[in-house]
Amino acid sequence: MKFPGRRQHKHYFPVDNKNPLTNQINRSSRLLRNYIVGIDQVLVDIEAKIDQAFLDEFDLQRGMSQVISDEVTEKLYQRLKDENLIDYEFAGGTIGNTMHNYSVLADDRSVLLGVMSKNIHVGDYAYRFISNTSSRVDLNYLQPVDGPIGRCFTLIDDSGERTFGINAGLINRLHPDSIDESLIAQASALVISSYLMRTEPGDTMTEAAIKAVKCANAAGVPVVLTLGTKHLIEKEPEFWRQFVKEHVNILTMNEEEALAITDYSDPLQAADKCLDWVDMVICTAGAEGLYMAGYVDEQYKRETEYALLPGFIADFNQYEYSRPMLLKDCEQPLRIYTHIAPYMGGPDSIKNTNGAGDAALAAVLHDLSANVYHKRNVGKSSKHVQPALSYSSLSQMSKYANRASYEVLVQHSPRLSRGLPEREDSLEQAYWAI
Ligand SMILES: Nc1ncnc2c1ncn2[C@@H]1O[C@H](COP(=O)(O)OP(=O)(O)OP(=O)(O)O)[C@@H](O)[C@H]1O
Ligand SMILES: Nc1nc2c(ncn2[C@@H]2O[C@H](CO)[C@@H](O)[C@H]2O)c(=O)[nH]1
Repeated sequence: MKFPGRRQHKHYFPVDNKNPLTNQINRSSRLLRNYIVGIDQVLVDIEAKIDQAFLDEFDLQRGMSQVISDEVTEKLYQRLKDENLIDYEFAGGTIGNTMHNYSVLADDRSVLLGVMSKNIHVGDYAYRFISNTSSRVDLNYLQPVDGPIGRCFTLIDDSGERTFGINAGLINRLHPDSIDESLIAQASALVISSYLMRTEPGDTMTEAAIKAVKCANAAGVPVVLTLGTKHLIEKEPEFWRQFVKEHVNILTMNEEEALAITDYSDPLQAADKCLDWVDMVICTAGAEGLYMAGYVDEQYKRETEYALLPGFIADFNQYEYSRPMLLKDCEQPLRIYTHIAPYMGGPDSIKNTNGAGDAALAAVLHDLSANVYHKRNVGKSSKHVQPALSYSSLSQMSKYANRASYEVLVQHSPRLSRGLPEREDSLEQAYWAI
């Protein structure tokens, strides 16, 4: 496991330190490893540049993810082919991307649950998915199916906004029997998306996801939900509020999804509202950057060294240097918030925003998982007197998340091809402090 966020820290792995008496590395103890699990609809993104007229022609709503029939798929695919509009075909899926990016950032294991075609041929979509996924993502638990995985037409307009058309194939046939309960119970987090509930009669994905969630809840494994697309939430906001309240610890969304679930358009106010239901919130807000919110016990709160920020909650970032905790672990819970503007003011030119939110979540998961890793291996560290959810402060995690998003904005694929640099040439060392 690499160190998360700020990439130099003398305390992270004292287990690797040389013994001062012998000047040798203590090799007697093996490091205990940990992993995270994600469930997804296994999809390949087919990316093309289009305009509004194209979206209108196929009755697609800009910025949304929508399921399309086989008939529309054939017509759409033919049009893209005939006009030579396809730029890339690359592994996708919101949780698939998150697991891949987590594994690249952490240089460590994640497990992806979903379906995979039984018969794979060189060059087909299943082949492409596997070959575009980090070898650190464990695909051994995928359930074989007799047919194709899904295709996600990722249609990018001039502003970089993406619209998704999903041709489902057999992506929703993951069966509850394929959910290994002990795999979930020993994970550092279970990551799911609201897309898993968008199924047709006969599909078993929702049931499988619910089984995994209940298992994680019972084992005290944090459940992380990403809201996916505002459409889904708008249809049944009350269902989602209840679901989140009952089953979810960490909620991640963009400002539109935040509006759909809370009725608040201000991302800070929405994040605050979500704290009524969950332990921690990540709300990305495009060019406005990123907000995070959580809880800390009074005795562990830490004051920021940055200027206090105005907003729906006055001085809302006052305790952003605190490490967030589960609400149940706080004797005197205090709500903490942070905001960060896009890294370096955002890139000069955005290739496309597809997956920027997934990358932010991957960075936060890295920090959470690093905390578990550190606790398992250096349990007596003063770091763990506080039963925190993450290794770093809310403020530090938001910087890291933002940095990871930036990397996705300046490339075409939603998946990182390499980890982040150890040192940022462009930044003062102080940027990463705390
Ligand atoms: N136009 C922009 N300018 C600068 N930074 C941006 C812009 N759009 C996105 N970002 C950065 O990317 C992060 C995530 O963006 P966004 O809110 O678009 O995620 P998202 O809608 O969840 O993405 P996706 O669902 O495709 O993963 C933001 O917090 C910000 O750091
Ligand atoms: N699992 C899943 N991923 C989706 C869906 N629609 C879009 N995405 C993915 O979202 C990613 C960007 O967040 C893209 O790479 C898409 O593959 C969907 O319905 N289900």
